[in-house]
Amino acid sequence: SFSQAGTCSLSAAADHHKECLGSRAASTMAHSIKYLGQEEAQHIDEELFSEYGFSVDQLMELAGLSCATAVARAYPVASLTKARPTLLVVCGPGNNGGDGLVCARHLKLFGYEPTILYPKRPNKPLFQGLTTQCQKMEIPFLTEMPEVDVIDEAYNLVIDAIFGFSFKGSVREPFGSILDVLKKTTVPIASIDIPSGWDVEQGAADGLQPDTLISLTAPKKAASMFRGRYHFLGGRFVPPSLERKYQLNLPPYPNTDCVLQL
Ligand SMILES: NC(=O)C1=CN([C@@H]2O[C@H](COP(=O)(O)OP(=O)(O)OC[C@H]3O[C@@H](n4cnc5c(N)ncnc54)[C@H](OP(=O)(O)O)[C@@H]3O)[C@@H](O)[C@H]2O)[C@@H](O)CC1
Ligand SMILES: [K+]
Repeated sequence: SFSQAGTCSLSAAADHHKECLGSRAASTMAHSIKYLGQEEAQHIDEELFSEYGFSVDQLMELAGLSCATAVARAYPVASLTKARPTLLVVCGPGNNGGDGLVCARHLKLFGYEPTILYPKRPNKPLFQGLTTQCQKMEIPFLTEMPEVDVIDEAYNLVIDAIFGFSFKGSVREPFGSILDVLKKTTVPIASIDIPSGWDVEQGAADGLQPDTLISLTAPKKAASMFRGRYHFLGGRFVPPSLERKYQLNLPPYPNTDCVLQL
């Protein structure tokens, strides 16, 4: 395990990356996991709440914890190059944004220093509660999106929690300008569920190119266009009968892990 203060050498980072690749190759060979269409993803979402009795809060908490765990695995605190383990979490107006708030809270507990940008907030108790939790964790909230060079200088990483599988059409403000800045940053981007701005099934050739994608529940069709270094599966809460019904063919999660690398 890395000491907080220690910085891992390049060779250790290379070993870390090789180790990640190794486990990815192993799990991909074993399974042909299903990539979901947008409607299919929405039906599974609805069924989890209507048939299986889950609440949004529960699944959001498990999803956000998966994302924080995946980020900590791909970008260990000791491997970060800036003076402080800073990262920026950009949250959108829906549940993907909620995942981002949960993820930020867990990353703070894991020793990172998250900052949140949350420009459009639903007027609902769940999101008000998640915001209060982050404030009480002394996680700062920005009032506007920083410029590209500020992001490059101040943060090790950006977490894209803007849009998930309900994204549709052309991006409406303020998220168009926000995505334009993200496309120009040089720091790695980790996208939750879908790279924001991508068509959920077709992807987006001119879109965001994240370094990491954390697919929740099961990958969506857009994920087959993902070309970054790390693709994780998170959201370890699918009941076997639901997995069978939609033939998700999910690879087994190792031990008690809440994420697995695809
Ligand atoms: N199902 C599961 O198992 C779990 C699902 N979870 C998470 O939920 C996510 C899906 O959440 P979701 O349905 O709230 O939609 P999401 O993708 O966050 O965005 C919708 C918002 O964006 C907006 N918007 C849309 N298009 C836009 C545009 N072109 N330009 C601008 N705005 C646009 C739209 O706003 P409106 O159209 O109402 O103005 C709406 O408010 C999923 O990806 C996963 O991360 C986990 O929490 C737990 C497990
Ligand atoms: K996203």
